[in-house]
Amino acid sequence: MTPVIEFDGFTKHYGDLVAVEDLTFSVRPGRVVGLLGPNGAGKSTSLRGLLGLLRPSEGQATVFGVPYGQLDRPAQAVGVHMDGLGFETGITGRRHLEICAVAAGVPRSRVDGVLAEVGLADAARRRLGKYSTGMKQRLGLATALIGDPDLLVLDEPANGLDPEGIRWLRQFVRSFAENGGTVLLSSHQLAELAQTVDEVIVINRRTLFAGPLEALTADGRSLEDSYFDLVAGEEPVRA
Ligand SMILES: Nc1ncnc2c1ncn2[C@@H]1O[C@H](COP(=O)(O)OP(=O)(O)OP(=O)(O)O)[C@@H](O)[C@H]1O
Repeated sequence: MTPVIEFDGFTKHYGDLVAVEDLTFSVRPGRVVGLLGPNGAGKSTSLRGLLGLLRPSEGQATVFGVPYGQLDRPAQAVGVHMDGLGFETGITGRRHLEICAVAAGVPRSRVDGVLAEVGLADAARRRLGKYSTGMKQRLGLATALIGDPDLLVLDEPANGLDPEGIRWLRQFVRSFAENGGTVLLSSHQLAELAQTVDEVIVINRRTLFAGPLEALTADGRSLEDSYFDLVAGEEPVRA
């Protein structure tokens, strides 16, 4: 079976800085996978490489067996929510999603569905400049969902969410996977992640661990304890 995501020797240099080195792991359908690592470990670089936003120096990253740029209908295969993609603050949430629907090649009627899915139906007519951080996170998720994708790639989706929002996000992600979808998400919130993911990838420029959550939480250990053991003594790598 073709993995939903495959990193194979993925390496990215920025000048003499090795941001990511020989990243190798794959993700099967229906799994929720957490991508963890300290600041500067290369999580965003890896996700950007997966989404064709940067070219690897060596190796490759594929989605559904091909580089992202070769997907026939990318928005209907992969939904993306990353910090820094930005919103136009002068338009309403509904307008933003209508524009995304057109760009994704899906009917505008999908907009009401995703607004309801992320709990923003009541805020649909508000301008994005008035949205709270949590509402922007929900809108980012709605944007990712507009094409009804099979894979969600979410960079720090819980940032800025209140406890109710975090619980909602966890339930949303779990139910997305129970319905056959696959989720790759990065996060620094280890306790929350331990309640959400099936598998964990820990990186610090290179892969420190890739496997089931249970392997890191056996014998009553917390994900946090195992994470700190993995990253302890890790040094920045220079080319
Ligand atoms: N465009 C770039 N040019 C040069 N160096 C970069 C560039 N983007 C990232 N880097 C460097 O690559 C390394 C990995 O950065 P990256 O943003 O991928 O890490 P991260 O794990 O996402 O970090 P954080 O948890 O802080 O978001 C860092 O040393 C960063 O300074």
